[in-house]
Amino acid sequence: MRAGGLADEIVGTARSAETRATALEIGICDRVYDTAAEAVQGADLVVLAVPVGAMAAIAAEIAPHLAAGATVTDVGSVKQAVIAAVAPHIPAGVHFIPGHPLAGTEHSGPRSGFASLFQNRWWLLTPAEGTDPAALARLLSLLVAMGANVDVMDAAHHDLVLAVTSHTPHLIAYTMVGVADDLRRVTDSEVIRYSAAGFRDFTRIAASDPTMWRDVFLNNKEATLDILGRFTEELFALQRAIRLGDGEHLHAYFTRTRAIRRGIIEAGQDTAAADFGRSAQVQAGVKPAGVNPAGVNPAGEEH
Ligand SMILES: NC(=O)c1ccc[n+]([C@@H]2O[C@H](COP(=O)([O-])OP(=O)(O)OC[C@H]3O[C@@H](n4cnc5c(N)ncnc54)[C@H](O)[C@@H]3O)[C@@H](O)[C@H]2O)c1
Ligand SMILES: O=C(O)C(=O)C[C@]1(C(=O)O)C=C[C@@H](O)C=C1
Repeated sequence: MRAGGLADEIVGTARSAETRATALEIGICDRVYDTAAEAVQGADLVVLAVPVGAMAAIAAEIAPHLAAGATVTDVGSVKQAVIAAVAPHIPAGVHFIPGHPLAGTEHSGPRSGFASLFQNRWWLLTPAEGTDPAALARLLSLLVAMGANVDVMDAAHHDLVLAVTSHTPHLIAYTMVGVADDLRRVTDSEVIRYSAAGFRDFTRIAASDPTMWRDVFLNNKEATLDILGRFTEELFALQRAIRLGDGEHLHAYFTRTRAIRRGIIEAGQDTAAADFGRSAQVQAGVKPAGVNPAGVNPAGEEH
């Protein structure tokens, strides 16, 4: 938003004085406040960017201080639980439009943001029926101006799609790295020394924020358990094929999955969410000038 000149003023808050000072120092906020209650006063748009499990408390804190006509959105990775936590606190005359950018890294904190983070990435919105169309259009055009492709969908559908494309894969990465760590004790660090690219990718994902991901799994329980159940069934089928020497089964399975990967690349997608049907889609048409002036990642971190 800063790089595209999309907001007159950006005001922030965070729990620690260090985070607030960093936000000012690197110029992502014009002003910072010690509390969320102070930060939201007079704001046209309020973006809740805390772990899913912290959304309810923040919503309760800011509710009495929201300006009439303001829009509240969030970036939580789960939507039904966030709606249940936040919506009851939103006063009449304030628009609540839940959202989820499908963009991020394993890094946390203000230095991990970078201006091109949302460019050509999906940003899903899950507004309730009856949401003010003008408020929805306003938020949507802001996200498009930030370079995102916006899609509007039902919250339950979102949670199922993300259980497939993001939540269960993270759980599998966490597990695989845990297994390798157990093994490392036996093999005296060979697993780390000889880790190939596939395992390194798992370790990047498994380095993601523990609080964020604890909250994702606790708040998207049903969909994650559903997909995890299907995953273990398929895993057992592959395990059986290996035990029986059923090369045909393995080859057919890997051929099918290779076609899925190629399909994603041909469609130019970074995420597979779009394959699950959508009720509305707006391709990013506006590319704000001057985006990402400092390079892809000002923190110079791997992402
Ligand atoms: N990192 C990603 O890849 C990614 C992508 C899309 C959406 N999200 C979602 O965005 C949200 C924020 O994640 P992030 O990656 O920006 O994390 P972050 O760690 O960079 O920022 C989270 C902020 O919330 C604060 N916070 C944590 N617990 C709190 C509490 N109990 N009360 C008040 N503040 C609290 C932290 O101090 C921090 O300032 C999460 O809901 C996450 O699910 C993350
Ligand atoms: O690349 C990564 O580090 C991510 O995992 C980002 C990722 C994802 O699964 O795609 C993680 C969680 C979000 O809610 C959205 C994006």
